[in-house]
Amino acid sequence: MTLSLWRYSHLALAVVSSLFLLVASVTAVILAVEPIAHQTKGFAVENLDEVSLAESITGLKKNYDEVFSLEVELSGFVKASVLTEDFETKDIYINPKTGEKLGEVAKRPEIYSFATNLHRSLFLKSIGRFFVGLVSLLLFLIAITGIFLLAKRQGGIKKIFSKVQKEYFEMRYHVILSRIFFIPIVIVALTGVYLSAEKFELLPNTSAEFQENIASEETQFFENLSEIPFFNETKLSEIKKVDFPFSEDAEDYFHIALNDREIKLNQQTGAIVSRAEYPFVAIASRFSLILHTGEGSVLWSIILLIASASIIFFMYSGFVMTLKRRKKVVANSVMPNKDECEFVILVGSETGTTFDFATRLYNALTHSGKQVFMTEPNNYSVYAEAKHILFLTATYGEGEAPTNARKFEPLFKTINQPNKINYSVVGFGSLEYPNYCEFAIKIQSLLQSKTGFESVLPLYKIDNADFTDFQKWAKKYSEKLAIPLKIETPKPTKKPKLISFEVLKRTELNVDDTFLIQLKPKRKRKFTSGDLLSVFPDASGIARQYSIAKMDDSILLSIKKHEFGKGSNFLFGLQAGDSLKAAIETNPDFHFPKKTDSAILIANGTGIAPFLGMVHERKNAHIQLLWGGRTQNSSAIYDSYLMFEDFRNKNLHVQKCFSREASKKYVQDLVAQSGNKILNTVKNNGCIMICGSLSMQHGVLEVLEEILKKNPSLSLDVLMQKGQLKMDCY
Ligand SMILES: Cc1cc2nc3c(=O)[nH]c(=O)nc-3n(C[C@H](O)[C@H](O)[C@H](O)COP(=O)(O)O)c2cc1C
Repeated sequence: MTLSLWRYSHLALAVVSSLFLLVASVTAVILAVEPIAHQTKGFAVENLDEVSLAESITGLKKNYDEVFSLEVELSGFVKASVLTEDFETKDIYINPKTGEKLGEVAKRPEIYSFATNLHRSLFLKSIGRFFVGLVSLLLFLIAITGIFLLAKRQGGIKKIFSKVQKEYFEMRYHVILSRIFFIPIVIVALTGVYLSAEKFELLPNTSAEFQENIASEETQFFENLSEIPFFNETKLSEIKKVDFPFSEDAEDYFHIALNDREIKLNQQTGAIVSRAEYPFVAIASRFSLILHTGEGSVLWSIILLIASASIIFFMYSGFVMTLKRRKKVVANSVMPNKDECEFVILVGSETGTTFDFATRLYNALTHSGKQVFMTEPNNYSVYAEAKHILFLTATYGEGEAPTNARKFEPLFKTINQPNKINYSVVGFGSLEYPNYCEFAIKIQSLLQSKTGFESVLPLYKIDNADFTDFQKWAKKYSEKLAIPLKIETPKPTKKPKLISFEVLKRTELNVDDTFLIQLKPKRKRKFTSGDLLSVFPDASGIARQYSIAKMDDSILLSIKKHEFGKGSNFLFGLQAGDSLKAAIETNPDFHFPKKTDSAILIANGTGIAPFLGMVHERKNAHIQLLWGGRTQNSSAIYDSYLMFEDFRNKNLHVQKCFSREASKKYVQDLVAQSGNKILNTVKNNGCIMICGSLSMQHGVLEVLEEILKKNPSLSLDVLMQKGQLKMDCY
């Protein structure tokens, strides 16, 4: 089944059941609190398997004139219904060894009774019960379609627990929580269906049938109940409930419900006069009730509570995700006439991210005075005035088209454009998938093969919706077409927490206009190398981020000063002793793995910064640091740090190369030379980390791909899934 079919089934089921599901989930959250609150009363008795029924009966008889029943709750509380000295019938919790009262059974709080009625039948009696049963079934189907959707999304059932891509909050947590709560939700849904089926008598009879007169002929009379062998041999852990005889008449029996059977017992002879084994359905019903309500287990009640709350979150996040997807499609409907536009942007997108980029491009072209039409590839048609086509597309499944681009290929083959078309394809994908940007590659060759279509730029691939990379492409495109394009920067989603830093030192510029700056947080802060420092150089609120090297309790940044770079000029303007406010953002995807003590660190230019911190923090690790710069002098500002670490750690090996001097090498050449070392590191669960420019990253990945081919079980995506390949490039 295709991704979209799973998605539509999942969505349709959720919409149909949403209102009932919301009521059921909210009431389930309330009801899950009940067993937890109950347990906190503290009347649970430990070691019920060491207390005999005889002890409890004796204790009760000693303390009360009359005893009507004794019940052992799943919570471990022992409850008795007794007649007190004041001739009052009371339900009390007792100490089963002595029969003494521990506390009174309180009336069930109104909120739980209300929630139970609403949860079970929506106050609609049988019709309500039917709907609740149906909603439980729908919940089960939603969970199943959801898990298939998740498997598709993650690239296969085996990858369900692999890393979740960087997505917006609702989508990310919809994925993360669905993995955690799938099993509890399936249990709740199935037990809900079972309990409803039971109420509608769709299951075989659950009541126990007694076999009468099974007592033997030999009879012995007992003066004292405590002498009856059954009472002595049976422990409270085996008991559910004991109903005491109303009179001393021999025909009035003890009615005892045990965990697996019920018996009637003669109070004078102690003989079991009849017995009934519970049918399997009755045991299954009890088990379903326990699983569905959490009764008797605080831990399971807490899991049920969180799982029920997570259903409410799934409804909210699913709604937001659908809305986001719809918004992108709606945006298409306010386009100018397609036959009046010189530029056509085709957007292949499943979850909407590519639409965000396309809309920025659309706005930039429109601001430059161009007539632009943006649409989905499935709507491809003849464009009377079009001279430029920009195809921005994501890739899904195993290199497949997103749903809104599936029909493009046949359409494209049959439709001819009246004008010569200059095109550019931008692929949005993720290196975590084996077929990186595969659909964009297909589109590039499809367009290439058509007469009248001319490529203005080579295919450009963007990993993980990297905005900076997109801006680079836009710059190239703008230069090629000589159109000024100002791509709007995305607004930061949440305001980061600013903290004060003191500048400890700042170097002068080196030959590459690069400098180092060392900052110390004025208050103690937790951070590590690879985290990011967000600096806000002006009032726009737009952050400039720099990768952090942790040097004991201070931060070292390596920054290239750009002529008009706001962040770099702001930081270069600071002197030792100055203060600034900035925010530390944790970046766990680029931390040196805690459990690894070997790594290959690959960087060019200022990308070395986090690695300086990592070698400092992990002074005993086996590290090969490969660094590429322009000239020998480029590395001078880092040398004192590297020499110091080299001196401290005999397992650190630093290799440098220079692209403008001597043998003119790039860091990818060093990577190629280190093939065996890389394979060994990976084999020994070591890690490869890359930091620096995107073009260096692309080059290094190509070389790495070649190296990994020597071991058929390895590939870039396998390493990424295992957290053995980490990248932070810009
Ligand atoms: C289920 C799923 C499958 C994916 N498959 C691939 C793939 O095969 N190759 C690839 O490069 N990217 C793949 N990706 C990554 C997306 O193409 C990438 O995140 C893209 O930016 C999403 O764009 P969109 O939000 O516009 O759909 C996949 C993502 C998901 C969720």
